[in-house]
Amino acid sequence: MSEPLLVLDNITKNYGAIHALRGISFSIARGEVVALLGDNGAGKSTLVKIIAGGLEPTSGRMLFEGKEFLAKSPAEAKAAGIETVYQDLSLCTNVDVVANFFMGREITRKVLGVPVLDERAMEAVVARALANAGTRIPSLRTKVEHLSGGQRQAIELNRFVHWGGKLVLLDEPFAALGVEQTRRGLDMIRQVASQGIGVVIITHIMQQAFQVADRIVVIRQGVVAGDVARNKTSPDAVINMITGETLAGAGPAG
Ligand SMILES: Nc1ncnc2c1ncn2[C@@H]1O[C@H](COP(=O)(O)OP(=O)(O)OP(=O)(O)O)[C@@H](O)[C@H]1O
Repeated sequence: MSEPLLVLDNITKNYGAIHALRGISFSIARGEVVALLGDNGAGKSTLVKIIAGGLEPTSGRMLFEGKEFLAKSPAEAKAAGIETVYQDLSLCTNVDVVANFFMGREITRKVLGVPVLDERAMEAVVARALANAGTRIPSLRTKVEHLSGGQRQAIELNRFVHWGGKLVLLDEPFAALGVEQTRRGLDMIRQVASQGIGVVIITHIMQQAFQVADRIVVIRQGVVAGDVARNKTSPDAVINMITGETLAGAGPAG
């Protein structure tokens, strides 16, 4: 088996006297979708923030592509290929799709020795990226504020893939989306994973976890209460892991 993309090794996090994470260990393979489930306050967001450089763990190690790595900031995580797509989206709504796609990485050309934005070249890159992913946006010159939540999410994911992202973290990505947009979002996650990218998705909706994930990891009171292949478990068994009810064969695995 190839080396995991990410290994979490005994990660703990205390907020003062609160032990939010009490020794979390599991790994994520390239191209794998892991659904992170757990009750309110179980520690899911804390863990995702630590992975993405937004929070320092109290103790523990992380290996990314085989090397010890703990990002000190979201920018450092992003530079390494780890990025979070949050519920409140990180796009700039007052500029268009192309500008958002390139934000800080614009293509320029020289006119009389002066660098100017090469809008046509950038538009072509975005058009190709979106077409490859099967994402349809009415116009690449539309300001993001006029796009739906689903379209915005699609742009963010496309952008992440285009710039060489390796591990994407999604915290309740469909909370504000309708049924059809959610279905497209789930398809897109599978498509992203099929390119070898690791995906961690936090969701409270069991059906979504079973639709999209290869593996389900349950966090309960800061520990891993279950780590199972999606096709080797059932929603009932996972609910038992979340709540702490015992069920034959539903203990931690892997
Ligand atoms: N900044 C903070 N300061 C103090 N305690 C915190 C802080 N953030 C989270 N906690 C506590 O840490 C524990 C884990 O919280 P976390 O937000 O990670 O859980 P969660 O599983 O993401 O919950 P939810 O599903 O409700 O978002 C909870 O007891 C929470 O109250």
